[in-house]
Amino acid sequence: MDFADSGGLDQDGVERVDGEIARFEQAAAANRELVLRLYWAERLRDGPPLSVVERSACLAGLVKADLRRRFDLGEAPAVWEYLEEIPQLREADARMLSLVYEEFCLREEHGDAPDVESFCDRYPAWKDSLISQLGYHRILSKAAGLVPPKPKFPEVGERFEEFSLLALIGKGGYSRVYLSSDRSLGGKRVVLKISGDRGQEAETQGALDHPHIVPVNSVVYQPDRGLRGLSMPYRPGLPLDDVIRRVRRLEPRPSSARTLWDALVEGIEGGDAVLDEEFAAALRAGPTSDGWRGFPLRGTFAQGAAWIALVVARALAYAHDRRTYHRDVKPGNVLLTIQHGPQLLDFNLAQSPHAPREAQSAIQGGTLPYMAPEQIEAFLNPERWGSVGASADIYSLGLMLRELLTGQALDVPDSKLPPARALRELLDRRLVLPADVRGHDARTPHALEAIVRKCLRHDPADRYASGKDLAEDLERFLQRRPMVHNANPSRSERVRDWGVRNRRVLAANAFYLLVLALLSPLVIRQVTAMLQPEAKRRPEFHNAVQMVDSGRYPEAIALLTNLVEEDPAAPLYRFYLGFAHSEIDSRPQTAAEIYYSDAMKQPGAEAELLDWAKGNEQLAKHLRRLGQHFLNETTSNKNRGTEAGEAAFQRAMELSVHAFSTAVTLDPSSRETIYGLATTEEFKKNYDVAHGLLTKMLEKAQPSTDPAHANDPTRWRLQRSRVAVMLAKSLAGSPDSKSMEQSASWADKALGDLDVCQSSTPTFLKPLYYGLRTEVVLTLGEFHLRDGAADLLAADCSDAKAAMDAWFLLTRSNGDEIPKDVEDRYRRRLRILQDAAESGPRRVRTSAGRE
Ligand SMILES: Nc1ncnc2c1ncn2[C@@H]1O[C@H](COP(=O)(O)OP(=O)(O)OP(=O)(O)O)[C@@H](O)[C@H]1O
Repeated sequence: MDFADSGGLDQDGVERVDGEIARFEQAAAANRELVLRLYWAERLRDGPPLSVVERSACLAGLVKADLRRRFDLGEAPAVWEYLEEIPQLREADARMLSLVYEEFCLREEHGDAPDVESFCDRYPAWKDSLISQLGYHRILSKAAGLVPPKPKFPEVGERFEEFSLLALIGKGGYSRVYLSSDRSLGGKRVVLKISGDRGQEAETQGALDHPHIVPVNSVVYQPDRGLRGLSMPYRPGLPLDDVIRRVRRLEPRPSSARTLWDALVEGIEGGDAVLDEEFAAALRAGPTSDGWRGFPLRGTFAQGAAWIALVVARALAYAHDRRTYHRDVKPGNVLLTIQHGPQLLDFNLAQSPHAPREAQSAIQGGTLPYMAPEQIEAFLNPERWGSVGASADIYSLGLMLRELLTGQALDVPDSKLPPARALRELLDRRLVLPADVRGHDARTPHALEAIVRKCLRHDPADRYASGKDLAEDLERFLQRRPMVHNANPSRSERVRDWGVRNRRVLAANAFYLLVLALLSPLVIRQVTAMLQPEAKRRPEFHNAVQMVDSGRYPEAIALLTNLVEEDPAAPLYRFYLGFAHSEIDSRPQTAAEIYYSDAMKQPGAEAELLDWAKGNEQLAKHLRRLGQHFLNETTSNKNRGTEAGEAAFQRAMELSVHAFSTAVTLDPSSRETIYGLATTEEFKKNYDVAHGLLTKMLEKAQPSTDPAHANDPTRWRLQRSRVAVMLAKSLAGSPDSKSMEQSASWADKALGDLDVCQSSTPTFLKPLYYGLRTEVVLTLGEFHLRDGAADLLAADCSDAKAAMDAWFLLTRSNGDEIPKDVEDRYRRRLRILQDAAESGPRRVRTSAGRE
């Protein structure tokens, strides 16, 4: 059984349900006429009892198995038919989406690809979620190379309004790109991109006018076929993903920028691109046209790659200035053209203020391997789409540059995983910075790796603010000048760049330099040393680091304070001052906080810190302890009601997340660090991120022989249950049906975790356990009340009552207080449910309009 269906079940439950499904499949294999409705009724009557959660998981699993079986038999059943025949299926509300989605996939697999809109209309209660799920479907299909459903496209040779379709030159998931002749322009050769008439591509791309964005000439429609054609100038070339593959075939470790051009030429000559004499001549002439201006043909491969990224960054800068965000930047959407250089394509998913209102939220998507963390999160929580802006494009461009430099795209999760799980797994992977460019090829300059790193920061606020800033640093990298928004962590590279920039000065003064060098090698060393302003060259700093590492904090502070006075811009001194202060200082607005946040404000701070980490195994530990220190600050903050208190809370929280996540980057296997990060994410109300982190820890958890850690997995599981129920509650506030469904599924998961902990929770954690159980069961009860599930509601009431009594009793017997208003509030919630259960729950309308 898959993850989506296992929500709320413990391992035993999963096994029981799997066993039930296997038995059904056997019975169905022996009897093709088997009717699920009858089988289920018999199973309930004669089989061993199932828990509430198991029962709904089991029924959903059987329906799924039956759907598959009947499709194989040539039937085409629909989920709504099952709903009518087996009303209990409604109890499996949280699993309905997965079932309906299964039906969609089966129809598609059996050659009956339904029209998404009318298919979703058949399931009004789940329509919103379904549309979004089919969004995942499209993305996952793309990522897995599957062929998604397509409209019926015209054939080559046909006419499409005033265009004659001459040849097919590109295929996407939802479109076909044809070389065409435009009769209204005297047969001029153009490109016509035909797709289903959805989204805002025409308006968005049409409003942009940039030399590296393919312009739109005109748009034509065929409403009866639901098709739209976008006419664009023909710019023959090769998509960058193809070029990247060819580069590595030509040279596994490319050294020259020329290889990029050679790969393009090879691809065009070996392909079936239609080239008239003008293009053929341009191909022979090499990268000399305007579109290739600045391409470092004689430069290194890294410079060539940086130049392509620079051109795309400039195109994005232009779009970002107009509040247009591409949202699908990837090598496949950059066309390396013969005459116009790199061209950014495919604004099919872009978000733009130029599109008409109704089209603005039409298509939300992206391509899995290239999506920024916030874009992945938006699929899990649609409210986050608003945060998918310029920084998400920067992230994707960072991944594209990384792929150019390494020849490898990032892996995506197994395409067989259910979409939500695949997205969550991908999100987890994004916590570890994938900026390991020099690990693939140590010839890549440090500066360029630092640029990739900054693009790929997890927090959008830590990335380049816009395409403009990124372009500025890339340009400076190519000119061997110091970057403005980032720093090159390599001293020797900086010295070399300085030398190259000042070659003339050096040449003019070669004689004097030679004399100086002969006189004293020391002088040369001094000159070189003057070019390296950072802490690494100071013996005092190395001493101070040793002091911090060995716990001599006051001595370290004295030494580091002097160093900061001498060089206030050097971030490493401040980081270490932060570490040392955090160990001895516990005042609310601590020196640690001031030093750490000041350190981060220095340009290039992060790159220096990461560079310094290479020889310093202790650094991850210091960062973790500092993260913990900030976390303690937030938990002990007594002034949260006030404005200043709240600001202090937020500040410490941000610093904590930053310190923990940098520590995770340096040491991804430290459970203590991941746990700290999960706690801060929970504080920040990023419950789904916290849930992902805790899941990761639980997956890796080993039984510990150390009694101090024996209860760790139970504590983590309880915490995971808490964040799941918090998420359920936060989503329950939202009126749309998709959020409600997600909410119920999170509450189910929370309950599943509690079920697992039932027997393993040690006495001292029991009050926490029962407190959580009370909350979870009441929350579930509220769903069941809403959905009119009377028997479930009655079970919830008795579970909640037992848990609540145990909670209050155990807490008091431990000598702790439960405030009166808290107790009253819980009792009130329970009473409402009990009253409803006794009088038979009213059938209340859900937000989705279900009865
Ligand atoms: N103006 C053009 N000139 C030459 N070739 C083009 C042009 N536009 C597109 N192409 C070719 O068509 C391919 C697909 O184009 P594009 O990425 O816009 O569509 P798609 O992948 O079908 O998009 P979608 O993701 O919207 O379905 C390109 O990779 C390129 O090879």
